[in-house]
Amino acid sequence: MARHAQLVSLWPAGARLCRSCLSAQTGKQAASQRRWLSSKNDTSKYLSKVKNAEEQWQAKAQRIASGEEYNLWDVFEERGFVKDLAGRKEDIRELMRQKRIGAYVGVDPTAPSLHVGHLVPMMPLFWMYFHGYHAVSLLGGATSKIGDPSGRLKDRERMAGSTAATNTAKIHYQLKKIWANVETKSQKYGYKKRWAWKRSLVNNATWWNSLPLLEVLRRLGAGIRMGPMLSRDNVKRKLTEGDGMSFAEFTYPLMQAWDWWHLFSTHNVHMQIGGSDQYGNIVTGIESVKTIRESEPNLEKKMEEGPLHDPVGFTVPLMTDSSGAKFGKSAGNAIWLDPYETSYFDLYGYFVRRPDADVENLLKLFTFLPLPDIAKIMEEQAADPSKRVAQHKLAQEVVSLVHGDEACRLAEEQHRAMYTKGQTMMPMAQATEDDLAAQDPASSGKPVTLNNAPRVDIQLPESLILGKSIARILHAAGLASSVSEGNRLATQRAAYVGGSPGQPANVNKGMTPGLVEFTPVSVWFPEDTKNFLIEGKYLMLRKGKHNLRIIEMVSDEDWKASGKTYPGEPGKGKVRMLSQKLRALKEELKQDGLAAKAKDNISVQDNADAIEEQDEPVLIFPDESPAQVRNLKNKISDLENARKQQQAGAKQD
Ligand SMILES: Nc1ncnc2c1ncn2[C@@H]1O[C@H](COP(=O)(O)OP(=O)(O)OP(=O)(O)O)[C@@H](O)[C@H]1O
Ligand SMILES: N[C@@H](Cc1ccc(O)cc1)C(=O)O
Repeated sequence: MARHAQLVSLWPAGARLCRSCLSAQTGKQAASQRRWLSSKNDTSKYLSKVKNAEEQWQAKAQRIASGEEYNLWDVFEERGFVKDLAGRKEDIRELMRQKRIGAYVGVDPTAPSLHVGHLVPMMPLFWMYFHGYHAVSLLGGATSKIGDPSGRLKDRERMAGSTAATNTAKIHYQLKKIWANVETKSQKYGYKKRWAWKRSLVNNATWWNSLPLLEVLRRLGAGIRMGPMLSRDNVKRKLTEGDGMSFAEFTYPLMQAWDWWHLFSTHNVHMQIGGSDQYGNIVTGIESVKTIRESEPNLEKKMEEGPLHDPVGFTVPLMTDSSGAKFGKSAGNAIWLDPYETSYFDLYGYFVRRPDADVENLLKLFTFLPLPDIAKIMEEQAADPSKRVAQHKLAQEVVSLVHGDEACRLAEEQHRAMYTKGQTMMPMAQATEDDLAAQDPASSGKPVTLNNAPRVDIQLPESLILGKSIARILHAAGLASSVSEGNRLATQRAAYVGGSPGQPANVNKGMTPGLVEFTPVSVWFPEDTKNFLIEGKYLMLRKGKHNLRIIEMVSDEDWKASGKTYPGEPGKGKVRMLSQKLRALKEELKQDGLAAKAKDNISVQDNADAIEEQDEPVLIFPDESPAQVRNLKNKISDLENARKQQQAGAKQD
């Protein structure tokens, strides 16, 4: 009855409708009513989930207080994650016990890849996720434009906008991939996923691009004193021993602090974690968050203060190389997490080579293995160090965390093959090519996932990017199996291009600085593709969630000189290449007196050439026909076999 009354009250006063309109109208009203009821239902379901999660948290806090359960902070200490504290230990323990806080680690995309050093502050973040806290990884799309001067005496080189954009996109996908593997690890180690588990990947350009300077100066700048800022060790050293400091660099810690404030005030992020070089920035962050909080002019919006409400942080030990230098981009000694920079095999090998004295600590830092399991592994290791049981376990855990289980299996297999007695040594480069090829979804027919996604950064020639249809570019970039498939993707808006969302191609304004944004590709004129180029040079295309290409446009001369080919390249189709090979073979065999055999193949070759003729004007590419390629390959192998037999016969004679 109440529902009926509500429906009636929605009628426009005095409306007169015919019978069919009336029933259609009643249907619409009923649908909107159902939507309203279901959204109300969803809201109450959501609220009851929140309430449940809070009750579970409080029950857990009780169990920690009574000693039935551990406090995650103690795990951090036991595993060696805690270098320096920004806050009192007891306050941090209590905060972690009582509140489902958020924690964050920031990375500036000043290189195209993450490296092994980045995993050190991220591991506690992963642990926090498994234990129900909100884990946030932050990409510094905005901060990377300024560059953190911490621990440096020399200025960083200015990064071009296009480099910032491509680095951001690459690291964004790396972080997504690692987070997906963290999910797998959580299951493996028995952390049962709960509704309240939360992880986020944010980019500080989202707020910095629209943050008024006045707001920062008024709320933060006014409360920060120059004296303490100038007396910070980093600043003093760079001013006196280094090459001076720009105003932008000087304000870097305040930018990082504002990030924290943003996350603190909007997502309850009370904790920041970083490498030990971040200690100064974290301490400045804590003071700044408090300053901004105090400057809130609206009394109703004022946030609470006190040990359970204040920001806290800690730093992790820096991972160094054998000379004691921090592993990182700047020192040029990084072990990269991009498999095209450091192959699965090399990443695996790096951890297998760790000295016996370090391996226990590394197992604690880089794996989720429980401490008793690590102790057992160390016993086995001590019994026969030559087997490097601990190092292999470490390598397996890291490679599977970074690249997934399949990559780990491949790396391990190659490693064992290489070092097992009697096996021939596999060259490094070969191992890299092979393990990536084995994972390639295009050749294996598997769906593209974050772990097997093909190489992100590729090059393509200018004449293609600026002169051909987007369908052809999608095909050339390996995102469409043919040009017609590329056309289908464009017409159905099923592929994406990096650029301002929702803009028509001819007025696209390009990427928002520091952000990874995609908009659906549509069928535009070839001359419109240039509007999507980042700094006139890079084109970002994506199909599905994980299949990304960052295409560097190179001149046609450079392309030619590189000797590379792309799918659908005129005159470079597989059929043409195979036909040429077949023709050459036949010539050779004719001379060798095997003309009859060669003659059998003529029809295939002619047919191939006929199709190849159509290469440019129509949208069918010769190498779209796998049957034809197969056929040609069979013919070639027949002829090659015939030649081998002939050569063998000649030898016997
Ligand atoms: N070798 C390392 N050991 C531990 N933590 C590290 C290491 N390298 C980087 N980190 C931490 O990872 C986070 C992100 O670092 P970021 O990428 O911004 O700089 P970086 O790799 O230190 O680069 P650069 O060498 O250019 O300063 C920071 O908290 C940093 O302290
Ligand atoms: N300053 C950090 C990266 C970072 C950037 C922004 C943040 O909010 C936090 C951390 C570093 O260079 O290592």
